[in-house]
Amino acid sequence: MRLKFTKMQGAGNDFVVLDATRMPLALTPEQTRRLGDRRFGVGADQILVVEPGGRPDVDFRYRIFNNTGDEVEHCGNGARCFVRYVHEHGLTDRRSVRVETLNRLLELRLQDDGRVTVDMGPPEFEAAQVPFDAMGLAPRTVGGGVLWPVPVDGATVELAVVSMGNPHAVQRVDDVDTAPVPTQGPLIEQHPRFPRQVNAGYMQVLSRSRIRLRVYERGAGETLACGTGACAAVVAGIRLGWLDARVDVEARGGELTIEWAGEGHPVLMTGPAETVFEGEIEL
Ligand SMILES: N[C@@H](CCC[C@H](N)C(=O)O)C(=O)O
Repeated sequence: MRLKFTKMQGAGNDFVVLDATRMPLALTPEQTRRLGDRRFGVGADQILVVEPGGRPDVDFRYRIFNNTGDEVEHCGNGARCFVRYVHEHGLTDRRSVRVETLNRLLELRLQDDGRVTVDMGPPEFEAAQVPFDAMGLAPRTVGGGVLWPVPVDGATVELAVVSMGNPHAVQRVDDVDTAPVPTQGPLIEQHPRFPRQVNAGYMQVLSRSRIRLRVYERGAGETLACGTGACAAVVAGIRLGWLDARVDVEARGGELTIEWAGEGHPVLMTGPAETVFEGEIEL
């Protein structure tokens, strides 16, 4: 099968985007892995598939696969690339689109400056919703949030657990540059307390409105930015009393702005999205 694709990136988190609006596309996990492979394929953190909306109140359906081949619920940087893609490919001329993912409805808006704002929906903090097995652990209450003491590799790491539709475990560190992201990240990602695995975030608080963040992503390893990870870190920091309602997040590949008005409100994420190149691959 010969497949046309678009390579995109949002703050350095990179994607292969495929159009399945005209013809259904059923990729095997092996084909998905090949597209994501940086040596034997195109190379990407995630593969995004654009499909027609399955109901009258949504414009499109958008499916997300980690480069390991597994389908996942949500991808913030991908959502921004998605809206730019549907515009650039003439699939819509609306600047605001409604999109259905595996478990959420998202509203995306292309701004005049070319950045994209995504209504990411509300965060969830209930352990069972993340999902996180909190059995037998005594959480520490800080501000209006909690930190869970989780044993990792002989040490205890205090984690804020958050679902943005996908699972996140965020810890505060003094300096992201020296944080043990490549060594401890995979241990948290695969920790038995997270039955569906987890994205492991490392947040350095620079001020009440600015953080630095690295994320070891579930099913992709450390990426240059993680949109849902940025949302999870900021809402955790707001609940724990460390951050204000609007925060700029410095990731290694770019900057995102996250806003959250508190419990019951959706998280808004604004950031860049760009096409890198178009191509075709024989799968
Ligand atoms: N890069 C993404 C998140 C992609 C999915 C994640 N790895 C997961 O498995 O949940 C983002 O920008 O949010």
